[in-house]
Amino acid sequence: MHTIYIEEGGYEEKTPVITDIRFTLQEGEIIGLIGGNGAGKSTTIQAMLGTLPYVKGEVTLPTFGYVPERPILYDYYTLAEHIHLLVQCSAQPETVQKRAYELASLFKLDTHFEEYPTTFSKGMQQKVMLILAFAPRYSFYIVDEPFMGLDPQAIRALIRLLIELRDEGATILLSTHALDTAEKMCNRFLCLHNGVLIAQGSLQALQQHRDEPLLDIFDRVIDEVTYASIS
Ligand SMILES: Nc1ncnc2c1ncn2[C@@H]1O[C@H](COP(=O)(O)OP(=O)(O)OP(=O)(O)O)[C@@H](O)[C@H]1O
Repeated sequence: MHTIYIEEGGYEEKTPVITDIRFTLQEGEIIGLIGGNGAGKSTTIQAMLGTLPYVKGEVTLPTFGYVPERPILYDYYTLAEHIHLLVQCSAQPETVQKRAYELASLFKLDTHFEEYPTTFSKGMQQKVMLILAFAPRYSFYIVDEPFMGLDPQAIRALIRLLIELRDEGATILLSTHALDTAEKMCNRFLCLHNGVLIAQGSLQALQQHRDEPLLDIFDRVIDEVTYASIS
């Protein structure tokens, strides 16, 4: 289990955008990080990655796989060369290479190895990031908006992949606006609003016997904190 505590964090010390973010990460679970635009999801992830300019708190994590919100690709490397670079940096090159090629086949990129990912469509570029993040086996993954731009078959393949990794014991932090999908696959949720964690727990715990979908829960907890702050 890992405990994350971000007392405050942001892009400059005098104006923190996230405060008092505290949660645990358990083995074998998918945790949904949800919140509206500007709620602080990416900022929280950056604090965990160690790339946020200002962080006060405690964030210690094991080595992890990371799918960024926007693809990060090399201009002059083909897909095969991107995979080769990953394999070269790996402690288990043969296993990683085999799995990368299996994932390329799963995401239907196996006829594009000699092409340059910077010329790929948005969804294809996202698939490259998924291949590179999931080819090595980690105990922990941070996955930021992974469904964006993917076609329905790829979304289904990714959901199955994440569930399979979770069932093998991995911990996955999944930031997403796809609440219908998150509702079906996440064990717990972290609900962010205005840089604050306004609720967290399993779907059942957050529903409070109301049998609401996740979107309604989210609207309700925002109303509750808004009402509490003005009354
Ligand atoms: N590079 C930056 N410099 C200054 N402020 C930033 C920067 N990036 C984000 N912010 C601010 O931090 C706050 C939280 O933004 P963040 O990107 O974490 O939200 P988000 O929940 O990931 O939103 P979205 O769903 O739109 O991706 C917002 O007020 C945003 O304007």
